[in-house]
Amino acid sequence: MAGIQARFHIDWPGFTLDVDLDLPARGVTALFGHSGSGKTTLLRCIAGLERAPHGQLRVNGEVWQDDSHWLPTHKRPLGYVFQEASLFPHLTVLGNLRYGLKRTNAAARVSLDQAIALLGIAHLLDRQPEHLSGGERQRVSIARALALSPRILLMDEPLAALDLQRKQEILPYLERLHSELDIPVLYVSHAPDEVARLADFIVALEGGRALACGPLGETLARLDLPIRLGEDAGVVLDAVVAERDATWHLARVTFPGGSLWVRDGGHALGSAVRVRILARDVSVALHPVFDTSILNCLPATVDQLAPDDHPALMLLRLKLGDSPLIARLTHRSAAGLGLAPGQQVWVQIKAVALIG
Ligand SMILES: Nc1ncnc2c1ncn2[C@@H]1O[C@H](COP(=O)(O)OP(=O)(O)OP(=O)(O)O)[C@@H](O)[C@H]1O
Repeated sequence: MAGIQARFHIDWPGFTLDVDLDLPARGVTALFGHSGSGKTTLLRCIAGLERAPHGQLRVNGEVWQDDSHWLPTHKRPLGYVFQEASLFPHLTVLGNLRYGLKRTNAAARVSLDQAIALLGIAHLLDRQPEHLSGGERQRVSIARALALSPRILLMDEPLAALDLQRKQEILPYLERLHSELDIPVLYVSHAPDEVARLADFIVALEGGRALACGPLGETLARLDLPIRLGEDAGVVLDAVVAERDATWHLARVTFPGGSLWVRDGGHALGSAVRVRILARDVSVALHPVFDTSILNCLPATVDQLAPDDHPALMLLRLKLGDSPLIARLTHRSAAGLGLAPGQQVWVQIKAVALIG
């Protein structure tokens, strides 16, 4: 069976991990949740650094753990990238990349050269780690993990130790991981913007349990998650750049069910991009409103209503054609408009972030 099947139960005083997950065979799966929700513990179970009694782990059909098997960490073909890059200071970048290569098999899936190209570090090979920026060091760490031809790449908040500028520098390289690697990447993060940008699949953890597990777009559009995401509640849509308006520095992106004007990010026509629309930036009207400063006004259908975490507020899921959208409204507004499932409305979208 392809993909990762992971079932773990650990009881510690004050914390229980209890998960039964079926994760995709490729692409980036974000393990997302607040501090203490169990993200690192789950990653450590997969790496074999934590032993959950009666746990089960299969990676692309291979048993790494069940009642009769236990593959020790050093025998698990995995790459592990930590918050802080831990390079050997006495070796050059190339020396660091080559370290440990002898234990990989000949059928290397990601060769050293590919890893160097993917992370854009060819010009750094002769440098010592102390002469690299934090972002460069982390790119070398990721390349080193990939050079070992892992069957799975585990990344534990690889950007957490970097400042904003370094994060921006490394994100484009991480984006490539979900399009260019054919192994699964498990990516621990508690930053919703990082998850929106990098993940294909998401596991939302809370108190050691998986609150939600599914493809990014549809999982973020569930109404039981936003209540926990607070200000970060919103959807991510996969779109294509259809038109560029040089006069106003705008681009029109299309997605199943409509199109939106966004700030031109310099993408070529036809490029695949992601757009993120936060629930707080969506408002609803019964009629189209075009004499406003808001550029994007689209027809939509009310799908579902749900309470929010403040008694004044509610969440509304809408459909823009086949694509979901979430709006955060007051109960008073919703009652005033008489909103109900199936109703045709117009949505105004105050801000759209182009994230890919
Ligand atoms: N060896 C251990 N023994 C007992 N409790 C532990 C052990 N390791 C971690 N914990 C507890 O398990 C819980 C989950 O920790 P974990 O590090 O997995 O969370 P996390 O979601 O990765 O958090 P963060 O985002 O802060 O890294 C925490 O309450 C932690 O204190």
